[in-house]
Amino acid sequence: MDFDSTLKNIFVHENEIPDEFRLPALIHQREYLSNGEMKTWTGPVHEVFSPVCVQTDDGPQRLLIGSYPVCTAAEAGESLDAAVAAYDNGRGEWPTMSVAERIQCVEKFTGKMIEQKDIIVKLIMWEIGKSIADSAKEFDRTVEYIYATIDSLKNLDRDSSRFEIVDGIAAQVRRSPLGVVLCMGPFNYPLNETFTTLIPALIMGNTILFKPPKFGTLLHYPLQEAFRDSFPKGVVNVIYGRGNAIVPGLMQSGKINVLTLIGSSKVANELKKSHPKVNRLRAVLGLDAKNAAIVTPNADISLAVKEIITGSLSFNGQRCTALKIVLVHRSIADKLLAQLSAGIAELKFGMPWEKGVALTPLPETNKIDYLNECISDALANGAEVVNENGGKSEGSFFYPAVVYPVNDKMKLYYEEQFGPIVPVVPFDDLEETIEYLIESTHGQQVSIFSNNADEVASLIDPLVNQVSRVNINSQCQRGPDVFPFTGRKDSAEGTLSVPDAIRAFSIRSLVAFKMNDANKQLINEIVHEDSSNFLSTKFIF
Ligand SMILES: O=C[C@H](O)COP(=O)(O)O
Repeated sequence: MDFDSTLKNIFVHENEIPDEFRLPALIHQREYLSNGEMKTWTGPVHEVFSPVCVQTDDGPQRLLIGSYPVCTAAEAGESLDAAVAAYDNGRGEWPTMSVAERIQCVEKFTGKMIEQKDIIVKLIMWEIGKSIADSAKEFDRTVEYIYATIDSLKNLDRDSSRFEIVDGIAAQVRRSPLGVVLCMGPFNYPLNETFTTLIPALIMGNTILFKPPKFGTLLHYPLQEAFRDSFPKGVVNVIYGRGNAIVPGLMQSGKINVLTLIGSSKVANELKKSHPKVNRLRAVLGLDAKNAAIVTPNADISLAVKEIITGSLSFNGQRCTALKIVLVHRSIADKLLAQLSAGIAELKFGMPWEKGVALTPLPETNKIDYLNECISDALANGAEVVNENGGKSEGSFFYPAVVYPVNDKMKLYYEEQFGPIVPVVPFDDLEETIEYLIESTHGQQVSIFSNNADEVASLIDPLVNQVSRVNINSQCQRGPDVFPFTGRKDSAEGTLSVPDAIRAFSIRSLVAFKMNDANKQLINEIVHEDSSNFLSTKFIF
């Protein structure tokens, strides 16, 4: 069968979906968690269609998998008030609870979450088209992240809760919560990236208003009861609806203390500006990125190609850490392009439940139009699609395109395509690559491919001052999750990683006793005899 007919037949008929990967039923979700109660929604709903299309007489059609409430600003406001009341200006049960007790609640929640693994993994696959293997990995990584956060907090707290006497002051450093956190994750890691902010925010004693992403919403439904049953009333509230209809009002209320969003810098800036006391708002943001691969003549080209293919096309390029542009020395461009094209031709494409599948359908309904627009713009400015079949599409599926030579007149030079296009730019002098990074509005990561130590060394220092991670002879990536994950310029605000997220959602505050006679007596009563710790305080394990 030729490629075009393979592409035409990429989608299956509904009765051909293997039973083990089907959802048990359509997920018509009507409840949202607010103030410790599951409230039933009777208003309008949003129908959720999978990026997986099924063959019909009218061609491939996205499969309906469920629906969720389109709550309004009123319900969102009530849920926000529940989070505000649960925080109670820092006097609430949750923000004053000991860290050890909070950890127990999070462990209880995680146990309940693990019981729901099967349905959550399937929903990740059906809602965003991520392969079943990667959906399971996302789930497992999230659970590991939660346990790593707990461990990290125990260590951090043991250190920071020590009772120290300096210059006649006996002091204990605490990590105190910040207030109400509005938490919004992205569609590409709807579980993992949401929880890498929500869990640290929660465990540090903040209260949460959580709005799931536009795609990857239903998978949070099975977790609502776990939230309700694991945390005091109002500590976690989950609201569903259209972000642009409900979120601006939440920000304008001035009741949000921390905005955490993994998404676009445009949306983040607008939301921040709409907060009446923006100087009091903390923002923890993971935003746009345009990570570049720099391939020099001293690179191992086969290794570079392998890394560039997974780096730019894993989950169809829909990762904030994806390589989104390749800068290659002109002398090796042809070789790189040939190997890239050959490597892409080896990638298996198909349905997300298929074993070994690398390329799957795209969830965003307007994405293929945008990708085509990027390609047309590049062609109009003198580039070509150099790989066979690059840019062909069917229904919600888009076959990766390698575009060359890309230049600064093209969208693909600047814009984060967030999809399966690999723009390749030739350069003559390494200095041009540094210039690219300096001029970019993005500053997340870069990958250098070279085996020449002097060359690599000469790039590291200027580049690490432009981006927040320089990868040598490997693709860009977030993990391991203990490493700091952030970005410069428009790419991020605040740092996420297991230990950094704990810091991001708390403030270091001090309890200080001047060592006068009155306090010496007081301290004797507070401090445990056989320890240097304030055992009577709630921060001790
Ligand atoms: O989309 C951004 C993710 O945090 C990327 O994580 P990853 O590099 O592990 O795929």
